[in-house]
Amino acid sequence: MSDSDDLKKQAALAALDHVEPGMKLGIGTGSTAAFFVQGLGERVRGGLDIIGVPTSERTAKLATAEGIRLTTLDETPHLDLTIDGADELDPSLRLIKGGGGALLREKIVASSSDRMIVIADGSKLVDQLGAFPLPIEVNHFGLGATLIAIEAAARQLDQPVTLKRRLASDGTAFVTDGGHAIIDASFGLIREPEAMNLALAAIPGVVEHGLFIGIATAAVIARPDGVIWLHA
Ligand SMILES: O=C(CO)[C@H](O)[C@H](O)COP(=O)(O)O
Repeated sequence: MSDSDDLKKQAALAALDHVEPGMKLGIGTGSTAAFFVQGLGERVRGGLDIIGVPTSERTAKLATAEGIRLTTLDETPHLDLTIDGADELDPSLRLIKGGGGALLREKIVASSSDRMIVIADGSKLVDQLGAFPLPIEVNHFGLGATLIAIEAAARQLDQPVTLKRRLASDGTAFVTDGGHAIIDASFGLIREPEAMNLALAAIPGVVEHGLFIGIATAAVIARPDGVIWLHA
């Protein structure tokens, strides 16, 4: 296992200690979340009784293979805790998510939970968000107009921006679980994440974007010198 995978696993297992019998859990997406799913599966097979809502089809498959009982937000609209990774987080627990393209379901699930614990290796903790391009999930209809509106929003906030349509590994256009496209927006460091959050959310063709503000309640970050916790 690579050093970075080892840190991801350490963060995932530290968060696992906060899972209690009877909990309704949101289950994240990505390589760090996959370590959490593996650990959770082991505990479930050892008798832990929980139920989970997966944040992607990929996670649903993984969790099912681990023997984790799954439900939907339609059946279980209120969750106790969501555990998920992030592409970047700052010390105020503002996040960039969506590197794996699951940001819409991830935001819906985390927002339906009392608490969200972010699990990450130390490379994800930054002073200021934005080195990682912000994933923006957009409707296919009117895509050209939506791109122009995103550029206009960036100009208003005095942020430069380069937009790239995300491609899948086979070179075809990436399509999310919800059937939408992803635009990766490089703004450089985001000076005002709250203002960016509102500006992007106000664009009709934007289905959701990967800035998570006021959602995470804690983060467990594994670094070579040990595991640290941040709290909102
Ligand atoms: O937001 C996500 C998926 O949409 C992931 O949580 C994020 O991309 C981090 O992934 P990884 O743990 O593989 O670094």
